[in-house]
Amino acid sequence: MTTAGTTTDASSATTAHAPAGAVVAFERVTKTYGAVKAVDALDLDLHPGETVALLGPNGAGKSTTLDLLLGLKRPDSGTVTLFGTSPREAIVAGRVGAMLQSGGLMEGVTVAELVRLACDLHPRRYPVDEVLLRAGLTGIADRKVDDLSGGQAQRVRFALATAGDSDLIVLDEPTTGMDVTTRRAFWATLREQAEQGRTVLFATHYLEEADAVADRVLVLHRGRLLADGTAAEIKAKAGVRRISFALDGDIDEAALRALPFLTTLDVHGQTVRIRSSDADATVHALYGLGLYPRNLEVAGLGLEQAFVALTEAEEEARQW
Ligand SMILES: Nc1ncnc2c1ncn2[C@@H]1O[C@H](COP(=O)(O)OP(=O)(O)OP(=O)(O)O)[C@@H](O)[C@H]1O
Repeated sequence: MTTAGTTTDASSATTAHAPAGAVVAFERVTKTYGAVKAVDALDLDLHPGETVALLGPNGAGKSTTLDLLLGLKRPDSGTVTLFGTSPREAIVAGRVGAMLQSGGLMEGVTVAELVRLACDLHPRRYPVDEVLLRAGLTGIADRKVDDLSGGQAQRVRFALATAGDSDLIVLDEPTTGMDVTTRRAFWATLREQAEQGRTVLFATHYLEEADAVADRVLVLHRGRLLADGTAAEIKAKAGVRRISFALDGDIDEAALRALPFLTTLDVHGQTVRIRSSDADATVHALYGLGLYPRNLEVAGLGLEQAFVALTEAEEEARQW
């Protein structure tokens, strides 16, 4: 890992950001706003080199978690440390680059001027041209920040977050407002950053991005971690599988509805779609009914469906 403040121009250094020890550590962190527990006794470690997606429905506490991580908010109780120090110390040392959802951009300056300012302020700055190029801003470097589209403004925020050689990059819903092409280019760039050993944490509502980019997914719900694992593990944790098949002749829906472990049933013409919490047992019972399903397919849920299943199950459990 680079040591804070040892390099003033990181452009020529191929930095190995691959050390031991937690990059981020939350210990029993709680943050309340009046009666709302935005973050509830959260324990969380992020490790060097991980690309981590933070998912959760609206109001789950994602932005508050990122604000606490960056020292923009103070916990009511518990501790947040970055690289074993306070968030403030880590940021002053240039170890953290952040792209926030709400951050307004300075008005009246050009893209290049704003990026230059961010580079100048970073203890381990990159050359301005390199930062502009990486963020896809070279062609609009002379444009006033006030005149940018939403997607272009997001790219400027990304440039500000990557103006220096930080070990941790934190992004709050980074691709909001970006079109598909820009979004693809953005993730390709971010992947390069991660491949150099940086730790990346991003909050998103785009579950396909989490699925494609993150090697670890955190599902936050009411300020608590509902799931923490790879996208595949999260899908498996939802525990539900999709079964689809076709049946010839009249379909006895009542008999299908009585199949064990069935959670939903959908019959369209001769096609039957079932969700089951134990697909093996459900399919076994299907044959037990003397039926001969054709084109039988059993599949796991997508991340999006797993996310919905997990958060809905949690809501139902709370209502009991
Ligand atoms: N400054 C504040 N004052 C009062 N309540 C707040 C404040 N900031 C956040 N909250 C509440 O805390 C909870 C968590 O909010 P937060 O913005 O962290 O969620 P989020 O997961 O980022 O949501 P979204 O996906 O909508 O951006 C919500 O119930 C929100 O209304």
